[in-house]
Amino acid sequence: MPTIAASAQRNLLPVPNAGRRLVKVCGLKYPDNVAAVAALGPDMLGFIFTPKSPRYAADTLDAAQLRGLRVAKVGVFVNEKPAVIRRLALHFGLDAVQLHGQESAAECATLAAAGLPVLKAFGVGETFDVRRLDDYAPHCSFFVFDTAGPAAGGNGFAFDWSLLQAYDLPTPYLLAGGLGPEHAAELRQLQLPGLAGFDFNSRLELAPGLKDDALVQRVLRELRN
Ligand SMILES: O=C(O)c1ccccc1NCC(=O)[C@H](O)[C@H](O)COP(=O)(O)O
Repeated sequence: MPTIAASAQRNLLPVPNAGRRLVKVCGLKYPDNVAAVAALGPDMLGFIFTPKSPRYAADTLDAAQLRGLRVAKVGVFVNEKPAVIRRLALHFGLDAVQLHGQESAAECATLAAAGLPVLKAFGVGETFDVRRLDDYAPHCSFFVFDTAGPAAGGNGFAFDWSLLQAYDLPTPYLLAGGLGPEHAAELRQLQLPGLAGFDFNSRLELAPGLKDDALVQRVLRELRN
């Protein structure tokens, strides 16, 4: 069986590019839909591995298909055991993991040192304390700033993005939380310190875990043209 470090040698996780915002489409669970969305050329696809989510994908995804995809594959976990994360990362050929619970900076460091790049997600409510992130920054490839809400993720509504004007760390981040096609024009113009791209999920769906490929295509076209 390959080690995580060996599989990371061909890691597809994109590097931030000041001239082009990255797009992650998160929460896919059906192989046909994965193929259709991957063909549209997003920078990252996200797969949810927390059983409480309606987008839980471990039982429906095709591991051989995922391992063959030329797009960065991000597994999303919530307070999961490191051994389970490593096993699923190898099985599905994940390029990175997104930790979407209360994981510590030490847990991020351990996974990153094992060859699994980490995206650490934080829920943003009415305030944003950037100093809370200081210990995480050296160990994370990206942060994900998502709207704090009743569910761990996929809540479908936005937070006040201007809170991120206070961001002053070197780690790039993806903006998440209720982003949809109606935001594309605004997102295209959005200037925030550290902003590397956008994470789309429930606002591009026909049903939980099933993306509307026409909406994905529209968002990609409007953000990139
Ligand atoms: O999408 C889920 O069901 C989910 C459940 C538990 C943890 C994380 C989850 N999603 C992770 C994401 O990165 C979403 O894209 C992010 O929460 C934004 O979702 P949305 O508000 O629906 O745009």
